[in-house]
Amino acid sequence: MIITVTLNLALDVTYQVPGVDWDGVNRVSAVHRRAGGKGVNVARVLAALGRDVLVTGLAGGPTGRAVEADLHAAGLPAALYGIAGDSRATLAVTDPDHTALFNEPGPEVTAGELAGFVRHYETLLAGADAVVLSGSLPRGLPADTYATLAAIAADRGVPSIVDADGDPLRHAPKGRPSILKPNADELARAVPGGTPAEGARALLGQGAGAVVVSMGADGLMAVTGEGTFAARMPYTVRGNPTGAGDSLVAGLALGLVEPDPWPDRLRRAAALGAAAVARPVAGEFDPDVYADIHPQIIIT
Ligand SMILES: O=P(O)(O)OC[C@H]1O[C@](O)(CO)[C@@H](O)[C@H]1O
Repeated sequence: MIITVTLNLALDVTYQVPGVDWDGVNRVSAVHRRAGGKGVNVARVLAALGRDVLVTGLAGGPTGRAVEADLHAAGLPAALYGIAGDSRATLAVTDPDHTALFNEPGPEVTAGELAGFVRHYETLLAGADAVVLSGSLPRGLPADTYATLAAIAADRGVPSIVDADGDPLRHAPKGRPSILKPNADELARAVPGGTPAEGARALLGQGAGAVVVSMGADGLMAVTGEGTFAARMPYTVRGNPTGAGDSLVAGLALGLVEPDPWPDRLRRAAALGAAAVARPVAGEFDPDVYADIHPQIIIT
C-alpha cells in the first residue's frame, strides 16, 4: 500500500472559462469541485492504475468534511486526522491557453494537533510500502515537518517521496527521503545560483536518495546514486497542467514499490505527467495520451 500525506488538504474548485476579462463579469462554462491537495491527486492516479492507496492528512471544519465526503464518494480509502481549523479551498481558472491558480494558505494547526498526527502517521506506516509527502504546509507547522515525517518512515524502512517548495524543501534532505521532486523553479529557490544538475546534486549530498527535477515541456532530470538521467518529451500536450506534477509523482511512487531501472521509472513518470495535462482537472490522466507518448519519450 502507498500512503499519500496531504497536510494541507483542499477542496479544489476548477472553473473552465473561454477567457478571462479582469475588468468584467466572467461566465463559467464548467465547474468541478473535488477533494484535492497534491497527495490526493497522487492517490487518485495510483488508484486509477489499480494500486492500493491510503490518503491521510489534516482535515477540519465544513471544508474538511466536504473533502472527506468527496474522497468517500470517489472510493479513495482515507484515514484523515481531525483538526479544529477549517480546511482550505483552491481555485484553478483555466481557459484553452492559460491556467491561473489561487491557493488559500490553509488553517492554523497547533503543535498538539501535529503531535497527534505524527502518532496517527506512525500507526499507518506499519502497513505502508511507500509514502508520498506532498504540497504546502498549513500555517503553524514547522518548516522541517516533511524532514521529520520522512525520517520516521526511513527509520522504519519505508521509502518516501517529498514534493515541496521553499523551506520545507530545503529541510527535506535531512529526513533521508528516497526521492525529492522539485520543479525547476522550486529547485532554483532552494539552491540558488547553479544549474539544475548542480542544485540536484547539492540536495543529494544533503541526504536525499535521488532528486527528480520536473521541467515542464522540457521533461525530467533525475540525479540518482546510479547516475544522471534525462527524459525529453517528443511533443507538447496542450491543456491544464494543474496536477501534472502529482501524476508524475504517482509514477515515481510506483518506482519505489516496483523498483524498475531508473530509465524505465523516468519514462513512466514523464508519460503520466504529460497525460495529466490532457485532462481538465487535477488527479486524472488520459490513458490514450499516456499510451501514445510513453514509447516516444527519449531517455538519455
Ligand atoms: O499545497 P499547494 O502547494 O498549495 O498545492 C495544492 C494544489 O495543487 C494541486 O494539487 C495541483 O498540483 C491542486 O490540486 C491544489 O490542491
